[in-house]
Amino acid sequence: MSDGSWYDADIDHVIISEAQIREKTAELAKQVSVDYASVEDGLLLVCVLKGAVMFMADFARALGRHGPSTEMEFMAVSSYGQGTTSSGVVRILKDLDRDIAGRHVVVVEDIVDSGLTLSWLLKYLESRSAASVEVVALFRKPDAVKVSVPVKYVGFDIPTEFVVGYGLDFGERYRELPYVGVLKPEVYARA
Ligand SMILES: O=P(O)(O)OC[C@H]1O[C@H](OP(=O)(O)OP(=O)(O)O)[C@H](O)[C@@H]1O
Ligand SMILES: Nc1nc2[nH]cnc2c(=O)[nH]1
Ligand SMILES: [Mg+2]
Repeated sequence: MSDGSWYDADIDHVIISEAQIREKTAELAKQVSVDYASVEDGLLLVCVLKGAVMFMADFARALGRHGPSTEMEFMAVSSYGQGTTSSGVVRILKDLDRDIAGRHVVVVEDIVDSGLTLSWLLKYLESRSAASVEVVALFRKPDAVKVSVPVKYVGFDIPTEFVVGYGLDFGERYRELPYVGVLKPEVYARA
């Protein structure tokens, strides 16, 4: 946090640094590339907007160094709205543009917290007859293990705290932070 960016003043502490994210993303891409090396028609990456936007961009580029080839699809779903707890209702704000039947799909997600978003999404994608569906999630919180969401590739297990940065927002802000951190209490008091 020494570069003096405007947002550093709102951050209480950093949980995962920019360098750690970069390193882990390369590692995850390597694993996925090995596991899907024999897929003939390439991988279909499904990014869960908006939170996963940064991870999708970096993960896809890292995967591009190894293969297999990828195509990108974007879905937007939301269950947190403006707050810090899940509403329990997953809403599709933007659906897939294409048919995914017979395709090998990897869902690219930023965080698995309650697991609600993913468990809903996996059922949805399976109902669209993908050949296979796996998940790569950069962050996972302990509550996620209480619901049965199979996440094959996990970057970091982090504590049960509301975090922002690297795509993750509070009231739509802080997504552009290059690291992931916890906001100071006064930021919530101000909101
Ligand atoms: O495991 P869960 O408890 O369901 O939480 C995880 C989801 O919450 C966030 O999305 P959010 O609903 O905030 O939408 P956003 O990505 O547009 O910010 C995050 O990006 C995940 O998709
Ligand atoms: N910004 C943000 N969104 C979330 N969605 C689920 N958990 C979180 C979190 O810790 N931070
Ligand atoms: Mg959000």
